Amino acid sequence: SSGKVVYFNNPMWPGEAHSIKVEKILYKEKSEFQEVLVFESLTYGKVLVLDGIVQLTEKDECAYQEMITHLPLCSIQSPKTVLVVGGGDGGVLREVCRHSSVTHVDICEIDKMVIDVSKKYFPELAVGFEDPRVHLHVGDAVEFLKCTSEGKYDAIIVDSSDPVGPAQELVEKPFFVTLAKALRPGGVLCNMAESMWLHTHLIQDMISICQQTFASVRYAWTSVPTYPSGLIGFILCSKEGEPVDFVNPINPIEKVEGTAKHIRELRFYNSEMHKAAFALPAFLKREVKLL
Ligand SMILES: NCCCN[C@H]1CC[C@@H](N)CC1
Repeated sequence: SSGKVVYFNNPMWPGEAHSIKVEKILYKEKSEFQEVLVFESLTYGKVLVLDGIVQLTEKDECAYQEMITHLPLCSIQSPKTVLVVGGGDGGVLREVCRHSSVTHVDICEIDKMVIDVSKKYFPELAVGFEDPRVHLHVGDAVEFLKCTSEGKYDAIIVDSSDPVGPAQELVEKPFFVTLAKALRPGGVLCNMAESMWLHTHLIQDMISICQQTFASVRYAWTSVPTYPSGLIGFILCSKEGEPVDFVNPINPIEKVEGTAKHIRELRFYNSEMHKAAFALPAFLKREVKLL
């Protein structure tokens, strides 16, 4: 009901809760996998919540979608084929489609309700599904990748929810091995990688798995006020082949910005934010062994 404050507390962040004032609940149903909630907030626009965890708000989704997409795609010369794992809200697709070099995008989202709800309540994100280059696959990405030909993709973006539900297996080693197989030599992977304030053990585990599976591994992060601890991290990996220098983008934003007229201008990403994203605090460098 309007005015109710919605608390999201979760074993992923014990002892803390995050609340956003609810003006009006717009949608609340259980899908085959999770509870899907959409509400109008007082100050963050519409909000998408899955199993009580904020996935995005209209106000700050730009930071996450733009950074998780352009950190990898601006790090390689003219990416052509891209796979998005998860991302059923369409925001990452919107960002991928800014790159005129991209000719084919596959997206594998397990929960069709997320796609349908985004098309109805978040048209600014679901616009990503309208691009003719985009091919939607509704299903489990673990299965999808098992049937993917070797070296198919220049870039893979894993836009997952937290590993406490449908996304649990997306942080396990077998999945990373299939991701590496699906990338072409010199291809890049970018995974959502939680919070340096809350999850350094999980981050360390993911980085260790990636260091066994890829040629180079980097950690980057960005500010997202409505995520727990107010930030979110990304793990970027490149497969052996021409070495990828993630910190100095070779596919600069100006080129990216000049395309896809029908999509709104970038709100968060630029080359300075790209470089800054890889600067890590002292405690993280100590707690997480990065090459
Ligand atoms: N495309 C929507 C973002 C999904 N990713 C999230 C990152 C971490 C959050 N705790 C939950 C959602």
